Amino acid sequence: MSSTTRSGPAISVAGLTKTYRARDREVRALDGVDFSVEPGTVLGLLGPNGAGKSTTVKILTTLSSADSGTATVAGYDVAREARDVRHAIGYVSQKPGFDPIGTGVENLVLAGRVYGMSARTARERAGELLERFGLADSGRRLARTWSGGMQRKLDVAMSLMHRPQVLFLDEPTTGLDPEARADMWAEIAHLAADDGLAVLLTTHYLEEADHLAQRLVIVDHGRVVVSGTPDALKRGLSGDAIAVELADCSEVERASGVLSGLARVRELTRDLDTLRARVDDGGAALLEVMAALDAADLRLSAATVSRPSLDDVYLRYAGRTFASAEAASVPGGRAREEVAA
Ligand SMILES: Nc1ncnc2c1ncn2[C@@H]1O[C@H](COP(=O)(O)OP(=O)(O)OP(=O)(O)O)[C@@H](O)[C@H]1O
Repeated sequence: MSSTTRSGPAISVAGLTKTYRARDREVRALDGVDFSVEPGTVLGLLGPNGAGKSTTVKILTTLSSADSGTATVAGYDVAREARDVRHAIGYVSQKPGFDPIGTGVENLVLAGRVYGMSARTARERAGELLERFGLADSGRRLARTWSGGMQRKLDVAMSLMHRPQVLFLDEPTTGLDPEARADMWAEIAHLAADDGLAVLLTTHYLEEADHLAQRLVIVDHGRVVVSGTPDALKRGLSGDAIAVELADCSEVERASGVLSGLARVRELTRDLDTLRARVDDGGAALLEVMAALDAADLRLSAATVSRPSLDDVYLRYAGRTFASAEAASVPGGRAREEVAA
């Protein structure tokens, strides 16, 4: 059922741009995006709301077209060979794709028939996938009676009916409880490692990207701000991260002045009532920081020291924490603030 395999990366993207034009305004959704995904690996496309993730996925799944740049999926050009691309990919969108008043089997068979499978082959494949995802006992029940985690697995199973080589998962675990999320993580890892699929995963969850992706591409404002393996990105940040939260938000400016005078404090940034910095020997540095703030009569409500996390990577390259980027992108969200060291 799957299309012929062409050699090279499963996904290759170079210089993609896209501007949405409404009557009164223009939005530059993609501003020159480049990355590639190898077969058998998961690539995490990470960024806050409005960063350009869905636009990238829409172009790669042939649902939209780029203004400029090139992209191939499974070796096929998304603009010139859209039909071949569609047969080579599975796509699970943010919104549920199954019919709630169909059974699991009916949903799967219909998905297979859409891809031109015979009724018999589709039924066989549906049975295989229900087994594979641990859904066989519920296959004859209406999908609306399934749990959220089971419904999400049904969406993924439907996207796999025609044995695609490349799978696009747009925020696959949003809204799932922790147990269903862990279960879905195991399935996604299995699809890449054991079945050899290339998986492009968009996510808002840093820990999801850290857990699943062999490579990360962090986008913000339509540009790639950094890419690499999660470990390499974290290793690239030397030293520990310290964060101090002030009891009195109006004292942040003064506290920032105190900390920027300390020799071992680097890359000082301010995010609402919290000051963050990179330091060598985090434990000793935190004591020094707390002593300096105490001497200036500045009170803290919390203080932490930690090894670099993906949030620190994000802060370094996007200039703000992931949480504040998310908050800034929703109406009424709290805007970011920064202080240079
Ligand atoms: N059809 C459209 N018309 C106009 N602007 C759009 C359209 N689709 C997206 N945009 C804008 O393009 C930018 C990128 O949007 P996109 O949906 O790609 O981001 P995203 O990273 O997927 O965000 P989310 O996580 O919220 O899905 C945003 O500013 C968005 O408002």
